[in-house]
This record gives sequence, structure tokens and C-alpha cells, in this order.
Amino acid sequence: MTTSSDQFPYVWACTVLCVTYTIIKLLRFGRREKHLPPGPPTYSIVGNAHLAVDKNLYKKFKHWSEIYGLIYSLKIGKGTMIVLNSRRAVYDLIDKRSAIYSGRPDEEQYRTALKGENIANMDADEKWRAQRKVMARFFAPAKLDGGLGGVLEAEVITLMHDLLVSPEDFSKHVQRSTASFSSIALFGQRAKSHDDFWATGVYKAMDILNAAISPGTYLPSEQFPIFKLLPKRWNPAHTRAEQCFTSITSIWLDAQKRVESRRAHGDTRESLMDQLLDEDADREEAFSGTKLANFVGALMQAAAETSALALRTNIMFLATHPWVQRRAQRELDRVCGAERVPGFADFGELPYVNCIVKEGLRIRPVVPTGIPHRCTQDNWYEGMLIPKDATIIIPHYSLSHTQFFDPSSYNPDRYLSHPGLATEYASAPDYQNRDHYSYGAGRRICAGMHLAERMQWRMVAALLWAFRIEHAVDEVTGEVMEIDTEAFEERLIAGPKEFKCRFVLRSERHGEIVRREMERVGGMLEGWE
Ligand code: HEM
Repeated sequence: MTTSSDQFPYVWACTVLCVTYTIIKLLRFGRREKHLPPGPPTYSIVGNAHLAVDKNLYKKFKHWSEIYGLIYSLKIGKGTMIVLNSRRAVYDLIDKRSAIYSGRPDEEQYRTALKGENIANMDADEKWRAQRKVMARFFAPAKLDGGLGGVLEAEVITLMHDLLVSPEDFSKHVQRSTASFSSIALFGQRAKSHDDFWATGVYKAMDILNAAISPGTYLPSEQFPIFKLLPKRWNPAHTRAEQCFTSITSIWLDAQKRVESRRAHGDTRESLMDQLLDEDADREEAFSGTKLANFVGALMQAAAETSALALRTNIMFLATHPWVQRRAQRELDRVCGAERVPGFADFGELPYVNCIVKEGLRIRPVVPTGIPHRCTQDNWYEGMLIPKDATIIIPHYSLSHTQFFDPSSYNPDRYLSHPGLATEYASAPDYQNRDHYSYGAGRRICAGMHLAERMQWRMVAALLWAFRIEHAVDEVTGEVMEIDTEAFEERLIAGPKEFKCRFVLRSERHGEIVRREMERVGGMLEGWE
């Protein structure tokens, strides 16, 4: 018979083993595993998490690639992040192995805030495929250049007219205009003014979303599972995520109801929501329940703000680079004179406008860190392990600022040998010739590129045709107000901080044409209200 004193050495040994095992596990937790790409030294438990909470993470991505190489890794607790700051690696992995590089990181905060109903965040599953297919069909270039093209062009005239009337409000006009462009295509409704539902709804949704899911606003419980023990009621970020889903869904259900009520009066239009309602799409799983409203709403969210930020970036760099404006205006004058506003049919004749659009997206990508992808199985690349579930970063800003000649200079001329739209270079195997990475890559590449490219081109062409964009002058001191081209927001989707500039009509004749055109398209636009 054994006594408790006989058992004591075993209990003691077991305890020591358990404690040692736990200590070893803890010391290893967060450390970079063997065969991963190199990266900054890791510390037990945190790994590199302390480095990743930098507001200017997009600039850090560039900095680390100068030290650790173009492909490197960061350990965030138990999670692994792989950064691909190489044109070749983006092509080899994101494009060529896209079957396993097209997932999205699986984070509880996103699951709660979006409930798998936002196309940009859902995993690459059946539902995502069904939604992308519908998008690809609807946003086919022929469609955008057909019936919708005319109304989009009328929106450009409205933007120019707004700038003529109250140029100091240019940011608001740009926001209204991109929201209106998007809501015409998506809901068949235009935003008449910047406080119209079709303009405010999307920016309200974006604010709610940013507050709920911006990095640093919630506990990283996937990387540090201990946070999952915290009761949800004590976690304000969880409450924010739940409210996010409810509030955003109610905005887009309201939008859907407005379209349904218009249709109930016999007014059907050429919009994505109209098409889906015609097809009774909600019978399919991918569009059932609240998914239909959230699908079209998510597209509004993806389209309006990105486009407004990109245009404000263009305005900022044009205001600070008058010689670029002059060059584009020489081309515009040759093709359109002062008698007509450029249209998308002039695309081939106005290559410099396309260069300007590309350079704006390159020098200051709208999503500077890129939207993370997730790799869905272990695989090897150049002797390095890319583990299953690693978060894959296509660092747009860093790629733009290391993989291009003289990267910090604003110089649209670098694109003179790229006369096509971004869609052309994104799908070509010659990866060294890709124009920029601001629309991402692989199967998750921006699904609205065709619309985005047309919107940007039309707006930049028309603005430069009608106006000189100049530095503002301080009304009190009479001094020229400088524009800080480094002053950008620190957010996932970011644009220039507020700045002032002047829109000066190039001639009275240009003004007359804008007013005349506004009268011409006014009636047609009313039909979309
Ligand atoms: C200048 C304007 C725009 C920029 C810079 C931009 C950029 C991006 C980027 C970087 C991504 C993520 C790509 C990736 O994961 O690799 C994305 C995704 C997406 N974009 Fe855009 N975008 C713009 C305009 C638009 C427009 C007008 C639409 C039209 C509806 C749109 C719809 C989408 C959608 C649906 C996704 C999610 C794709 C997916 O996850 O499968 N975007 N966009």
C-alpha cells in the first residue's frame, strides 16, 4: 500500500514538469518559428506586436524591408504576418497561387461587425464567388461606357458646376460627386446635394465601420487568445462591433426600401439593385435575408470614399505641381479646345490625364498598408515557409516607394509608356511592367476597378479642362498658403488631411460651357433623383 508521503516525489515531479512545459511554451509563444521569412527580433509572448502598433505602419513596412529583405515576417503573438514588398513575390504568390492566397484574416471583431455580409471581408467561399460574379457582369466596361456612361458624365458636369459656385467647399463637392457616381450605378439614385441620403448614408456607414474595425481599436484576441476569456459585456469594442452590424444594415435596408418603393411606381432603372430585384436574387443563398442590402451597400462603401480620397490626392499634387497641369492642359486644348468638356471617348487622345491618375494612386495609395489576404495552406517560397493562416500583406505604399524609380518624386511622366487603364497591367504576366498596386492583386483585386478608373479619369480630365488649381491665399495676410504633401490621415483607408486650394476658371468661355452643359444635363439628372 502506498502512502501520501510515497506519492509526494511523483506529484512534485509532475508539477515541475508542468511548470517547465508551460514556461517553455510561454517563452516560445510569439517567437519566430524556424523557416519563416526573416524579420525584426521577436520577444516571448508579444513577438513583434509592440512594433505593429505604429500609426505609420505603412512607412514601417518600407523601413523593415530595407533591413530584412523584400519578403519578411512579423510575429504578432501566435499569429504570423508575411510582408511581400516585391513585384515578383506578389505575382508568384498572390497572382499565380491565388487559389490559396485569397482568404481574408479570420478575426472575431470582423465576424461580429460584418457577420460575413461584406464582400471585401468575407472568405473566398461560394457566397463570395457568387457576389463577385454578379459584380464582374454588372461592371463590365461595355456597360459602364454604355447607358450609364452618359449619366456619369452628367455628374462630372455637376462637379465642375459646384466648383464654379463654391470652390472653397471642394472636399464636400468631391464627396458628393463620388457618392453620387456610385449610387447611380448601384441604386439608380443620385445624390442631389451633399446632405442627401445617397451621399450621407455611405460616409456614415464608413465612420461606423472605421470606429469598429480599425486596427488598434479592439483587442487582438486571435493573436493573444487569453483576451477571449474577457466577458463580452466588459469589452466595449465588442459592443461597438455589434452596433456596427445593426447600424450599417439599417442604412442599406433603408436604401433597398427606397429603390423598391420607386419601382413600385413603375420606375425601374439601369442599376445593380434594380437588376438584382428584377432577378429575384434574394432567392439565392448569397443574397438572402439582409445579404442583398449589405452586398450593394458594401459596394457603395468600397466605391465612394476610396474614389473621393484618390481625387483629393490628385487635387493636392496638381495644386503643388503647376507644370503638370500645364502639360495636361496643352493636351486638353489640342483635343477639346475651349468649346467642349472632355468625355471618356477622348481617353486615347488624352494619355497624360491617365498618367496623372496613375501617379496619384502610386505616390499615395488609398489603402497604404493594403487589405490583408490570408494564405489557406502551408507552402514554400524560395526556401521560406509561408504557413497556413498567415496574414499576407501587399504593402501598397511600400511597393510604390521602393519598386519604382525616384519614388518620392511626383512625376506623371513615368507613365508615358503605360497608355492603358490599370486593369490592363494588373492581369498581364509581365509583372515588372505593372503600373501600381493601389487596387491590390490576385483574385481579391478591387472588384470595382473598371468603374474606379473611369470615375478618376473623367473627373481629373474635366477639372483640368475647366480650372487651374492653385495655392489658396490667406485673406488676412495675403500670403500664399503652403500645402503639406506629407499630411495624410493615419487610417486603413486614407487620404490627404484637409487642405485649402483655389479653383480658378481657365477662361470665361470655359465657365460659359460649364453653365450651358449644366443646363443641358440638369433635366436628365432629375430623372435619377
Ligand atoms: C480609387 C478608387 C479605388 C481604390 C484605390 C480601390 C482599392 C481597393 C483595394 C486595395 C482593394 C483590396 C484588394 C486586395 O485585397 O488585394 C479593393 C477591394 C474592393 N473594391 Fe476597390 N478601390 C477603389 C474603388 C472601388 C469602386 C469604385 C468599387 C465599386 C463598387 C470598388 C469595389 C471593391 C470591392 C467590392 C472590393 C472587395 C473585393 C474582394 O474582396 O473580393 N472599389 N479596392
